[in-house]
Amino acid sequence: MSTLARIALLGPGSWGTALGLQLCRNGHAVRLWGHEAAQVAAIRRDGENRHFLPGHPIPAGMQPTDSLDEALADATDCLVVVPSQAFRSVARQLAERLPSGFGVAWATKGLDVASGQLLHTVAREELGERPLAVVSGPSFAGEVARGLPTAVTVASGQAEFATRFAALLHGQTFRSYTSPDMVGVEICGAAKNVLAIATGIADGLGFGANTRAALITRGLAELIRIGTALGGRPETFNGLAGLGDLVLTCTDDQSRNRRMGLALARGKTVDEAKAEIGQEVEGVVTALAVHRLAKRLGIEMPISEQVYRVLHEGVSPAEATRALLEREPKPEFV
Ligand SMILES: NC(=O)c1ccc[n+]([C@@H]2O[C@H](COP(=O)([O-])OP(=O)(O)OC[C@H]3O[C@@H](n4cnc5c(N)ncnc54)[C@H](O)[C@@H]3O)[C@@H](O)[C@H]2O)c1
Ligand SMILES: O=P(O)(O)OC[C@H](O)CO
Repeated sequence: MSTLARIALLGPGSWGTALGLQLCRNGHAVRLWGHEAAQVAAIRRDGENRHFLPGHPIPAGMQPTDSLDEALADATDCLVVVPSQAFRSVARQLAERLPSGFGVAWATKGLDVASGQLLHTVAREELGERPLAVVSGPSFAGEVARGLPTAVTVASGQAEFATRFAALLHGQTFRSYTSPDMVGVEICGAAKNVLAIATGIADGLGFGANTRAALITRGLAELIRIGTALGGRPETFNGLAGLGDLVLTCTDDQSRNRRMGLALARGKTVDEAKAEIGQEVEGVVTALAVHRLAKRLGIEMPISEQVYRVLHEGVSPAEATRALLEREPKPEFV
């Protein structure tokens, strides 16, 4: 275990809270910052995060606060776990407060939809030169909270910083690997959410195991195409952040993205499905960002494209399926 740390953990959603529990298990002190005073007050009052991660008592080592200054006071480390669309504004708030050289890690999965940028590019723009790292991989918050064995990867351009964060999180039931490939890890974490919506739709429409396996495999091919074009390393796509997280989210109903697909197949609108799920569904906005990015890069991503059309152009799941199936035969590997 690394030397005990004081971690400012920004974002008291399900993943932020679960990572906080893991850090506390390792003996670290966590200040859990939320931007909504009422949410923070409810966590304090209930002694658990009843809305986002019910059934897991907040340990003494985790202090919720709605003051970012308080969260950062005396912090040795900073971990951001807000949704992707809040990432830039949180990074901006950090830039005003953190001394130069203070490293920032995040466990957010997604792209900045306004710019189409990967989050480490946003972080670099807002926070300047300093150690940066991203935590990603197949990891449902509920399972991490319950202490079920989980493995993630921590990617950073600075090996020492990746090692530091991996050590903070690493424990008996939580393995953290390190990687130098922020690009590959980030694009995988973002794009798999879109593909999980696709498998949710397929399963919701009553298609079988063959369809699901085909979507995962051809989805991985899409992920590799866009990831390689952006400069990701080939091995990343077969790793925890790539294939690992793709399989997890495409096959298990704990995934909110998969549940979004299931709800759409039942005839729900995107807004109705979001309300039903009641939490962030990153794949919705990521589908738009991936659509724009693929267009700009000239990359073919037929499954992701149909998910985009269902979510943002009002195409029905049945029509989107038809469009996919009507494509001309082609070589599997180009
Ligand atoms: N839940 C999981 O199992 C899981 C696992 C791995 C990665 N992630 C990723 O972690 C990120 C957060 O997801 P989550 O599951 O915790 O979401 P969530 O819906 O459970 O919670 C989101 C949290 O972000 C806060 N937030 C929203 N807008 C904000 C803003 N502008 N400024 C500050 N805070 C804001 C909300 O108040 C809430 O506490 C996402 O990118 C998600 O893909 C989630
Ligand atoms: O519930 P989802 O679909 O946002 O997935 C959560 C995590 O990203 C799984 O690794």
